[in-house]
Amino acid sequence: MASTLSQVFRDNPLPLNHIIPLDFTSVHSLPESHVWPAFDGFPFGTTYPGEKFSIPIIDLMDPNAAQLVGHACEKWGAFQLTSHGLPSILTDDVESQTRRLFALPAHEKMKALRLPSGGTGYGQARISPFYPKFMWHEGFTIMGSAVDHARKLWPDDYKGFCDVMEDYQKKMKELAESLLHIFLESLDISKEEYRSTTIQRGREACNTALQLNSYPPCPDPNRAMGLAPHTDSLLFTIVHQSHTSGLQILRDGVGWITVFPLEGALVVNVGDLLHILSNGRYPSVLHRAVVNQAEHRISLAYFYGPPADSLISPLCNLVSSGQQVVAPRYRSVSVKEYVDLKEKHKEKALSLLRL
Ligand SMILES: C=C1C[C@]23C[C@@]1(O)CC[C@H]2[C@@]12CCC[C@@](C)(C(=O)O1)[C@H]2[C@@H]3C(=O)O
Ligand SMILES: O=C(O)CCC(=O)C(=O)O
Ligand SMILES: [Fe+2]
Repeated sequence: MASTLSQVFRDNPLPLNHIIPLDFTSVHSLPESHVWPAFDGFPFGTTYPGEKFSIPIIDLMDPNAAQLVGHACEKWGAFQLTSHGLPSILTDDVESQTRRLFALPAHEKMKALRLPSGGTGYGQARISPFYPKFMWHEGFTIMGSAVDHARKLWPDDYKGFCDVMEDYQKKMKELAESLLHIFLESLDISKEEYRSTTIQRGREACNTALQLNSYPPCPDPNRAMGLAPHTDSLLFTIVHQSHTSGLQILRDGVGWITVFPLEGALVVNVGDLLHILSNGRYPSVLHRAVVNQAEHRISLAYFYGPPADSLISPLCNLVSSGQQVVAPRYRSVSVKEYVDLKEKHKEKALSLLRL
C-alpha cells in the first residue's frame, strides 16, 4: 500500500527542516506555515517592464561579448544570454523530465530525499533553515549522477531522466567554460593568471550542481514566497526559466525587477566567488523567485565554480591598477570554506571576508 505523507514524516529519520512539509497538490488555501509577512517590496513590489529596467541581452557570438559582459556584470550582476548553442530540444526534454519528477505524488518524491549534508536529491532549498516560514518551492539537486535517486523514483524507467540530465550537465559545463573565458577576458585576466590565482591543490574536477526548481500554482501568491532573496555562492549560475515569469533581481535604488523569460535565452547571474575574484567589481546579484496562481513554474539552475579545494582571492591586476595600488577588498578563501560560511551565515558570509 502506498504510504501517506504523514507516514513519511513519522518514519523519516531526517531533520524536518530538510523535508517539504506539504503536498502542494492537496492544499486549496495557503497554510499559515507558508504565509510570509508583508514587508517593503514583497511580494511583487514594483516590477518594471521596458528596456531601462531590463537586464542586458548579450549574444555570445558578438565580437564585443567580453566588453558587454563586463558592463552587464558591473551594472546589473546578471544578463540574458542568446546564441549560446544549447539545443532547445534538450532544454525541452530536461523541462519535461523535470515536470515528470515533480508531478509524482509527495510520498514518492520523499523516497529520493537529499541528505542533510547535501549532494543529489529532493528537498527544500538549502537556504530554508534561515526562515521561519516555508517557501512555495520544491527542488531536486543533482551533483554528479542522479542514477541512485532516479532508481528509487522509477525502478524500471529511470534511464530517460538520467540520460537527459547527464547530457544537459555536459553541455552546460562546456557553455560555463566558454563563459568563464569571457568573464576572465572582461576582467583582463589571462587563463594562466586565473589558474595561478585560484591555487588548485588537487586534481579534482570543477564544482558544479544542477538544481531543478519547481513552483507549483499557489492559491495565494501575494502572501507566499517562491525562493527567498539570496545570492548564489559559486562563480556564476546559468538559469533556464520556463515561459512563466517569476525570477526577480534587486536593483539598488529601484526595487525588484522581473527578469522576463526570453524564448531561447539563458539568464546568467554573478555569484559570490566571482564577486570576490573581481575584487567586488562584479557584485553578486540578490535575486528571488515569486509564484503565481495559474501556472506551474519550472527553472533549471546550473551552478559553476572551481574545485572545492581551490583558493579564491581578488585577482592581482584588479588589485593593482597601473601605479596606483588598489587594496584587496576580500581575504583569500577556499571554495569549501566559503560554501560552509554561506551555509552558516547566508548573505553575511561575504562581509565576513572583507578586509
Ligand atoms: C552548488 C550549490 C549552490 C547551492 C548550494 C549547492 O550546494 C546546491 C544547491 C544550490 C542552491 C539552489 C537554490 C538556491 C540556493 C541558494 C540554495 O539554497 O541551494 C543555491 C545554493 C547556493 O548558490 O548557495
Ligand atoms: O527560479 C528561478 O528563476 C531562480 C532560481 C534560483 O535563483 C536558484 O536556483 O538559485
Ligand atoms: Fe539563485
